[in-house]
Amino acid sequence: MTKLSVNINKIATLRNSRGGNNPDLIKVALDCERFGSEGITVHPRPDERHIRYQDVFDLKARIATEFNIEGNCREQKFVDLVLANKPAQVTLVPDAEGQITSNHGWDTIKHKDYLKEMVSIFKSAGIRVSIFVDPVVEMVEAAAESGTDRIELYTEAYAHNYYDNREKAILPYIAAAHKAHEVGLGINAGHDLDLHNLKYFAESIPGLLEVSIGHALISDALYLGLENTIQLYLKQLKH
Ligand SMILES: CC(=O)[C@@H](O)[C@H](O)COP(=O)(O)O
Ligand SMILES: NCC(=O)COP(=O)(O)O
Repeated sequence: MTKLSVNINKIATLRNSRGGNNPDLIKVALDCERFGSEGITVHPRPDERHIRYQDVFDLKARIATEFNIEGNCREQKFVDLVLANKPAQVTLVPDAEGQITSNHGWDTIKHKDYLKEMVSIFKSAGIRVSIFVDPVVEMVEAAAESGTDRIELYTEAYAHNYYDNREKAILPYIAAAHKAHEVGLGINAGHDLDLHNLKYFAESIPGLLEVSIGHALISDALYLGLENTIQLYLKQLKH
């Protein structure tokens, strides 16, 4: 069964827009868990425009489900933050400076030695590691050589092409998933997954362990309510 990890970056964006503590990020995380979320994801960025470094400590102290911290391990501050908090999982994302959001996976061939070193640092601290990759068989194959436990398939292209031709859009993800199984990697996925495209993705990718979803889920919650929305997303993952 695929686990749903709710990404709460957007809750922090809303909170920060007024400088106070409304909405309360910790309360929302605990409510997400109460409403059925099987994990909480955050993606602290160096400018702390949404998740602040202190939020990570506060969340770690309170949440009970799997904590997934995503981010750029080239930032020493990020590495220190993850090691100090020891989440269930760290997801390594190759963010460039000033990016609005994540827009590409790692080149695991070019950065193989570097990733090997980073994976070893996090795994030695008892943290499961996932590497964010595009759905490219060669990238999955090289990711395995870094010693990572999992990959997170970057699903923006799938989401973008879903309405045009979903059978075609899913093909690179199926190939990447088969390669991941062959080389012994667990599979996560995320970015732009939503209530429309999630079910077909989850049904098509064998052994999908986790999806992390933020932007669409929080947007849906404005209309449908957080509890109802989380239940609807969970329903898409049951097949
Ligand atoms: C790695 C990934 O796809 C998500 O973590 C995404 O980058 C969310 O980050 P933002 O909320 O800053 O867009
Ligand atoms: N890893 C993907 C994630 O956490 C959320 O991405 P999005 O749903 O905000 O696009």
